[in-house]
Amino acid sequence: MRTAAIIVAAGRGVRAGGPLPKQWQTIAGRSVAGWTLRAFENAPDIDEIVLVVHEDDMTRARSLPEAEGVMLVVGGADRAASVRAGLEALAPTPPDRVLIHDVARPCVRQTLIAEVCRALKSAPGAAPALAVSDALWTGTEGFVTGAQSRDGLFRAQTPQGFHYVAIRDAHAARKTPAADDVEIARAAGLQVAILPGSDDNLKITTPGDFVRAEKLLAGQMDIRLGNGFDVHRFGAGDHVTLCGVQVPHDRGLLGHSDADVGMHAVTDAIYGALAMGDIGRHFPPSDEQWKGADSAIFLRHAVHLAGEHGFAIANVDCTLICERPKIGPHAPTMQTAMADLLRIEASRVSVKATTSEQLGFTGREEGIAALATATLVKT
Ligand SMILES: Nc1ccn([C@@H]2O[C@H](COP(=O)(O)OP(=O)(O)OP(=O)(O)O)[C@@H](O)[C@H]2O)c(=O)n1
Ligand SMILES: C[C@](O)(CO)[C@H](O)COP(=O)(O)O
Repeated sequence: MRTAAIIVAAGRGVRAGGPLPKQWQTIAGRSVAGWTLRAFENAPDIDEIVLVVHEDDMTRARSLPEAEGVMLVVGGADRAASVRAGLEALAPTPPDRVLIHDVARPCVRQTLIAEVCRALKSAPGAAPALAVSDALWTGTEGFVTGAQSRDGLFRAQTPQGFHYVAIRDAHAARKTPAADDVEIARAAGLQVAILPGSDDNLKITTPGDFVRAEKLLAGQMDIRLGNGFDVHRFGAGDHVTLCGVQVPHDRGLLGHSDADVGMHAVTDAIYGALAMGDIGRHFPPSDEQWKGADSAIFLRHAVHLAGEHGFAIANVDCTLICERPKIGPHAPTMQTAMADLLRIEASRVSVKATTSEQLGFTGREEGIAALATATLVKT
């Protein structure tokens, strides 16, 4: 049983407004199209995905990170024409079943996709819908002119699932416009099962819908927070290296590497957010090759690991704790140096300092301590 998903995204999003068609606008850190694709990519029942886009949007679609491995197809003048383009693109290796979904419904849940697939085992078509719960009126010129029974009325949603050959033939036979694929399937004589839809599976249609969708999707964001703490003891020397910057001082910091206590704390914060140990695990102090090493090697490794696991570094905050040297004059240079290594804008990096009021080992100027936090977001 092979199941394909066709995501129609060739509309212009006129009613939603904004600088770009709604599917390319960002909500909760990801484009609307990205969220929708991700839902289907994570669905175990879906074997392949076709994204139908407007010809003007092809370049944008190609650069979408979530579109990797997705077949891109140019859509048509209306929704039905776009669906047909998607169905035709699947024709050379026809799947058994196909789920057709609006890109503008990015909050679709895995469970709903699974339920549509399951229902197709016993029906040629199945789609989610919500029974109308409000009273229905007719009206003209701002006044109610009558009431209408809500019995047996449903608000249609997507994904709408069908046996592939049946819906392909139904679309090929259709000559008049249709609101959705269920209408086209029914006109061709297919039986379509109604499945319970979800209020959360809203279609972004007007500007206010972005706010609701953003609230729902923010809950699906994978955000990780990590902390790091490090201490290095003072010894002989004429400078200390802190957050990648050499600061003149009447002593140096002792350590197996270059003893950049700030960079170590930030590195550990990233490892911590990934739940992947600490510097000692990745660069054991017992290993001679790291003696006197530039700590940038450690930080670059943590940054690479984050990227490899699909995380972007959202921000980093590092506090250096010492009486001397004074950090303030060097903090902007440290911020830039760290931002370069972290490959993020400087505005996402904070380097600050505090004394410990001459208390404890930092107060007695026996060493420098640093603590850091890092926020990582799954992209
Ligand atoms: N020629 C079209 C028109 C619509 N759609 C898609 O069909 C879905 C439902 O359409 P709608 O919400 O009406 O989107 P738009 O047509 O973009 O919106 P508007 O009518 O406000 O311009 C959307 O995912 C839209 O991208 C499509 O693929 N091809
Ligand atoms: C298919 C659909 O999402 C069902 O509710 C809807 O008909 C498509 O949106 P449109 O606004 O009617 O184009």
